[in-house]
Amino acid sequence: MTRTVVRASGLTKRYGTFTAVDAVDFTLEEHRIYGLLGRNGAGKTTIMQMLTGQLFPNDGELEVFGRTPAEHADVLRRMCFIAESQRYPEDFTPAHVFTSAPWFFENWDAAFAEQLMSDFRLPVKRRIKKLSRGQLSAVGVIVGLASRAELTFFDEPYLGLDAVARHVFYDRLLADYAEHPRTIVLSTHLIDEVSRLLEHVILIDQGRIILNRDADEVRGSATTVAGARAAVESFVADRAVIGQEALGGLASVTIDGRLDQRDRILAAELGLELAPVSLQQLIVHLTGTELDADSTEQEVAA
Ligand SMILES: Nc1ncnc2c1ncn2[C@@H]1O[C@H](COP(=O)(O)OP(=O)(O)OP(=O)(O)O)[C@@H](O)[C@H]1O
Repeated sequence: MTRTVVRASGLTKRYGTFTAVDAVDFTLEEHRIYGLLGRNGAGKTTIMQMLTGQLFPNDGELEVFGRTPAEHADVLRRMCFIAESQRYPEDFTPAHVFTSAPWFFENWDAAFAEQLMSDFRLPVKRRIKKLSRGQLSAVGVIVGLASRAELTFFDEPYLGLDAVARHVFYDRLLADYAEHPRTIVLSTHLIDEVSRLLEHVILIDQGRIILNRDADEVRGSATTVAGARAAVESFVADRAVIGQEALGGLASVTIDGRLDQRDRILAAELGLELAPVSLQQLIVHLTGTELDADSTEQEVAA
């Protein structure tokens, strides 16, 4: 039986009169990889900060390993949070960070950390303040992986990491997770890149959860139908439309829900093209039409 690691109910965080996280309910189960996704300012970091005891909720119930995180040091010791711009003491080198890590993380694997330093080609004796942006991110990624914490949060961990380094991260994460299952929460804008890693998706928009589903169910849960405008309109007439574009006599409409064999035959008869919608495209449809900067870069690069 799977164990519930996090239980949040009506969880709310306000900054003055602004509600950053608005009465969200969710659970995180053990041994799963979650994607905590959403546009800039959606509330992802705020949620992770409440889960890791760095922020107090204004309202709602929150249990991590069965307890309130902010009040229990033993709960905090079972977690690792890697922030987007992780800070370290001024004069530290990466070697200092990795030597002190076992004090904070009881499952720390020094040999694995050593391997990762070489994979990321990290100059471990160089002062942290002299490292490049990507090298600094690599330090955080190594701590997050080698800590093997039961509950690990990566909050947009790879600012500045190049494509090769990001794929090293994904590969090592998957391989190590297979050998040492734990609960991992990944918050990122590079959704297509991490899509294959995710087992469950929680999508936040303006402080609320708008999708909380198994990643396999989400993948292929929407389809884009393209072709002659009149044919597309007749095909989608009774379906849930989540996005549409039209150009002259042509139209492309994204619909929610799976298509069965009869739908596919009908589409073929109408001369329509059907294409599965990627996780990233679906999220763009669900949270608005504007892409944020990272997604745009990725689409342009693809
Ligand atoms: N200390 C604060 N005071 C006031 N508002 C804040 C504070 N911290 C965060 N916010 C606001 O709360 C909202 C949620 O912020 P949060 O950092 O959780 O978003 P996010 O989903 O992690 O965004 P991003 O993807 O850009 O990192 C934002 O609108 C942000 O401006």
